[in-house]
Amino acid sequence: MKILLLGYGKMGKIIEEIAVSRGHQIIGKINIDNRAELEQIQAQNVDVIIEFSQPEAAISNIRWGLERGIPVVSGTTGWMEKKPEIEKLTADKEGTFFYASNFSIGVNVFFKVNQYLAQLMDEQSDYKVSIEEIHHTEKKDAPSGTAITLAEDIVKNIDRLSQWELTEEKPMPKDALPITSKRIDPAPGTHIIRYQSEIDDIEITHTAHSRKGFALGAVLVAEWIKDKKGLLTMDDFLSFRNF
Ligand SMILES: NC(=O)C1=CN([C@@H]2O[C@H](COP(=O)(O)OP(=O)(O)OC[C@H]3O[C@@H](n4cnc5c(N)ncnc54)[C@H](O)[C@@H]3O)[C@@H](O)[C@H]2O)C=CC1
Ligand SMILES: O=C(O)C1=N[C@H](C(=O)O)C[C@H](O)C1
Repeated sequence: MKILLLGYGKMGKIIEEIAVSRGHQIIGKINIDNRAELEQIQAQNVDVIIEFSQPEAAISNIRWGLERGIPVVSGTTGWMEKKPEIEKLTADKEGTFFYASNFSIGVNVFFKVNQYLAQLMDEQSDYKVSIEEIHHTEKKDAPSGTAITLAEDIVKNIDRLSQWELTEEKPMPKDALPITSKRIDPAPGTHIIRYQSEIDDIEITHTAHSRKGFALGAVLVAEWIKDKKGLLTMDDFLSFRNF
């Protein structure tokens, strides 16, 4: 497969390594300082774009691919308020767009455990729920995209909560799920869900030991998505049963 990398930072480099080891060809590595090279890329020479850049760049990168009929796999976080624009463009162009806040298989299993635990805890109002995420200090967005996915699933399943809020020493509304973001090197990504009561605590944690799981997930999705159309997610890719 011929892959164009939009964003060639920490993730782009590991994706390249894994893609090449699986027999794929990288036909371009685009960063903020060599974006002009995109002009030389012929759309017919690209099977799929893998996009891991930064929040301000994601929209124009994804647009570039969809407007040329190239399937786009994106993992960039921190731009979700603009996602409807990309969903519309995908529909208008009858294109292919795959987004995941986290491509690791382990985290996607963790998402399911989180949903199930939240359903069980809906009626247990003595427990206070909170999320903590820990990432390296170069991370640009907070909370992490993964923490937002976890929080949205908790809020959806627990009636006493109706929103999530970053804990920044401000008073927390009663119906808000607090998220604490910590930036500590070299943490590739840790997410902790806590239910705490006077009697006991329940805690579930996912700890990434490296970026390999995120990068491998993105390459596997790129292989899978090649002949598919529309808006696709990790649930489509993993075919999880509904709990
Ligand atoms: N969904 C997932 O599983 C994962 C998502 N991420 C997300 O992926 C993104 C990238 O993460 P890292 O590689 O760690 O960041 P990084 O900072 O190491 O790399 C980002 C790269 O994007 C490039 N870039 C900036 N503007 C650009 C533009 N207009 N066009 C093309 N490239 C541009 C920069 O030059 C930089 O090299 C972040 O949003 C991060 O949160 C990271 C890991 C896993
Ligand atoms: O920026 C990162 O590094 C990561 N970003 C993603 C996120 O925001 O959830 C996924 C992973 O946790 C690593």
